[in-house]
Amino acid sequence: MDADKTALLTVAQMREADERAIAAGTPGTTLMQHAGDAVAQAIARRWTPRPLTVLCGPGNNGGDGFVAARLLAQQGWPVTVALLGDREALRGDARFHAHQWGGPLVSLSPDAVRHARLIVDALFGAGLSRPLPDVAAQTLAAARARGVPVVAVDVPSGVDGDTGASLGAVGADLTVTFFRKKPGHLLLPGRTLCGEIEVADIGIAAPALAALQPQAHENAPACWLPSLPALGHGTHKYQRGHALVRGGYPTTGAARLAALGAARAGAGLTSVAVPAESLAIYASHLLSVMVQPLAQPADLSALLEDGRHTALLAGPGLPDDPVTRDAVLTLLGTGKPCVLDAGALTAFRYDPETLFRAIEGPCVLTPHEGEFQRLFGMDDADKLSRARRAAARSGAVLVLKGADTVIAAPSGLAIINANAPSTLATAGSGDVLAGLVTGLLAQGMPAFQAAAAATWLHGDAATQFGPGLIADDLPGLVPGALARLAQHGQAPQAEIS
Ligand SMILES: NC(=O)C1=CN([C@@H]2O[C@H](COP(=O)(O)OP(=O)(O)OC[C@H]3O[C@@H](n4cnc5c(N)ncnc54)[C@H](OP(=O)(O)O)[C@@H]3O)[C@@H](O)[C@H]2O)[C@@H](O)CC1
Ligand SMILES: [K+]
Repeated sequence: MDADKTALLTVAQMREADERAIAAGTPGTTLMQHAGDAVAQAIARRWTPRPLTVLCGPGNNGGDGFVAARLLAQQGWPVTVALLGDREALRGDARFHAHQWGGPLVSLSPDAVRHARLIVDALFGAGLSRPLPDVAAQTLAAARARGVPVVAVDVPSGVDGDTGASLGAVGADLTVTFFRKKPGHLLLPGRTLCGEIEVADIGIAAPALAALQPQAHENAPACWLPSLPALGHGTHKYQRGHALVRGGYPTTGAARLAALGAARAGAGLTSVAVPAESLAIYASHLLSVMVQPLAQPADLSALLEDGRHTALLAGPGLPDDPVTRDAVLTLLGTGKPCVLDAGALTAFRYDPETLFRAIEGPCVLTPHEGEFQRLFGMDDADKLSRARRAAARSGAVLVLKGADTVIAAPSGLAIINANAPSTLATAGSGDVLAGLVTGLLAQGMPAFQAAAAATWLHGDAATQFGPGLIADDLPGLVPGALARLAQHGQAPQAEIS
């Protein structure tokens, strides 16, 4: 997969792609024909002919529905179209294809799905501008309640393609979208509502993508594989970097998990700097990871003067107190790549500007939703916008964690991750993630790519393990995830930028 395939288009960019394709000579009716054909083919590949109701809306989404209805009817499917509004009110390409439909046509109502064994939702796609009309919501609810497969055209009607927010959508089993996914296919609740997602080529030329300059991508190795550190034959451990984790006391497990994550991500050396009284605890459970006792917190500065650390992490297991604040400012003061998580973020909840001012070198912040709110405040914007704004405000790469983790750079470039299984919702899994980012930074990987790669490896490792996962398992699963990267083949020439 090349990085172009990972591009996510906003609804406006998709409209522009459509317009460019039309201007370049492909008529809109042809694009619509291809879209409806893709839906019909996706259905015929999965299900045998059965009574089918296609719910069509008043715009081009409905037009796609009319095409799918016609093509499946030609293949012998018993098809009924249920239309919201009047056929004579349709315009443009949708009007053209609606008039090609010669089969049964009824008004949209819950009755229309009563005998259906499969339902196509072509009510609204990218053009939904306000909550669903009542009759549409009621019919979709009746469709879902039938317990038969529902196939959504472009998006389940009611899902916002840019944000994944739902204006009253019901879930689909399959969503067929066109050219490229939109952020709303990956952000929650949109991702869950879409079910399986198939992306169909409808004849928009791929070079059109470059002109659109997509600013969001779906996380995949193609996004960062070229910058993933590779082991050369003569590699010396110091050439693989030295990760340093500031560990706390009495909570010690989090920093140890993070340190193991950094080591498994490939850091040549990993150290934890810990309060002297906790030395025995750390040392009793770490072998290859070195433990550096700090007689007093201020000794961290002297340790850092050693100069050979190449990436620094603070947060896992640290309290949100002044000592943590000082430690964070000390780490940031080195200008070396830093990762800040958990207590290192919350410690600045009453004074975030001090933190943001101190960020000068490469820096990755890895808040979960609660930590994010404490640092950046309440904001009802969608997750992608919030992560971007926070990255721009702080000057750091943001990893806004969750089942739909968003990685955003201060430039606005963003990656949405979709490979995280729900088993990652377990104590300590975020600590391992912070460690993975640190381990990749330690080897010289740029911050944005390191954050995305770590998030992907974390999700892949957990997926391979399956049920029963605990965070302690994760570091040991990283080598398998790294090995699977080899299956992604030759690295492409250019990653996203
Ligand atoms: N772009 C592409 O490359 C291609 C796009 N294709 C397809 O086109 C779809 C986008 O089509 P679209 O722009 O016509 O929007 P769509 O979702 O059908 O709805 C718009 C209509 O609904 C109306 N309306 C809106 N909200 C409403 C409400 N709550 N209640 C009632 N009415 C409401 C709105 O009216 P208005 O807001 O103007 O009053 C307008 O009449 C896209 O998802 C894909 O399936 C493919 O054919 C191939 C190539
Ligand atoms: K739809």
